Amino acid sequence: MSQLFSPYQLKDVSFRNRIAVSPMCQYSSHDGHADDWHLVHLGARAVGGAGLIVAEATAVSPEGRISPGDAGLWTDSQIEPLARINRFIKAHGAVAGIQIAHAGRKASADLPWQGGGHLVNDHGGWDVIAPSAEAFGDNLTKVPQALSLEEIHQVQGHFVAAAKRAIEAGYQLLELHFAHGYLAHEFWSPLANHRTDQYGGSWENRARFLIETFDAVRAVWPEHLPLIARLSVTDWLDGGVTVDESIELAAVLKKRGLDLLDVSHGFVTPDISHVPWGPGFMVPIAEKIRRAAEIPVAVGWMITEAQQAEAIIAKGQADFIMLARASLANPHWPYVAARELDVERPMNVLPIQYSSALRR
Ligand SMILES: NC(=O)C1=CN(Cc2ccccc2)CCC1
Repeated sequence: MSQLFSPYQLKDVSFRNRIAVSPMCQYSSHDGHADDWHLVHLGARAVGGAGLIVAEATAVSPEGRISPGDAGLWTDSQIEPLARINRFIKAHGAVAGIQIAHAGRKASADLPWQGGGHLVNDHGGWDVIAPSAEAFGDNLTKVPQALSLEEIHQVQGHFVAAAKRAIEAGYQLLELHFAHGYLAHEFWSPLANHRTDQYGGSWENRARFLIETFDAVRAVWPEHLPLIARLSVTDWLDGGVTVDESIELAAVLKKRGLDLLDVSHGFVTPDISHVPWGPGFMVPIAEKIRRAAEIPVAVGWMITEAQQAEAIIAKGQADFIMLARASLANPHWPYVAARELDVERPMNVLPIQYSSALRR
């Protein structure tokens, strides 16, 4: 009996399997508004049989976007285009999730297929903000303005407002983006956070923005719906975030109502030379956090094969698989995996329009 295709429940939300489509930036929104691209992109993956579809990093303010093409939930007009997509996702048996984010010093960047470098202000760019006035580096050279205490609280308010709009849009799961060198990770990592006030230095101070933001969102996000976070649990570099301090943070957030930790890594500096790239390289770390913090985890990164994913769930290394590039390559990855894992009537992973034909 496949564990990958076993159902799962978080709070009042039931998932038909352990396959999640990872939030993946499409850089295709219009002033933060979704359009047909997002309906087809996300809808196709719900049709393909995933249990959870997490919509891309969605900015809590215009200046919190990575690029001008990023999705947004900073204004009410952005709600209905997403609600329409969510009605489709739910109608096809998947859970609709969304990741809300602020890009920090990595904001104001060009589209990746245009090079991804910082945009100067009179060419579509804007001033960027961060915990400390230090640039990311590489092609993101803009020096951010260090946030004042008042501005920190304003940004936290934007996360709360976006969470409320996500409820209106019909999302059943909300993910806070605490990873990949964006604003929250910039507070969390000693490699980016050189503040000398209560938001910098010690573990408690570096975790403060994340815990305060989590608490503020938890207070408005419905108790019966899962609230999760994607965290860069290691920076791979001396002086950076360590797995052990991430286990501590996971335990603290669990006590405060975190329902699952989406385990990720890196990207707070341009140096990725120490990343141990390879199939499922994050799985042992996710397992360690799952057991030490006693919290459900999702894990991604170079997970592409059905048997590989099945083993991760069956061995209790993680509770969800986050598919990213594998899902871009094939929206029907769950159907192909069901066949490879000898799931009974695998075509039933797909909607009746397809399964009735495939059954012949
Ligand atoms: N919004 C995010 O969290 C993003 C994460 N990325 C990580 C990544 C780095 C390298 C290769 C693939 C993905 C790419 C850009 C957008």
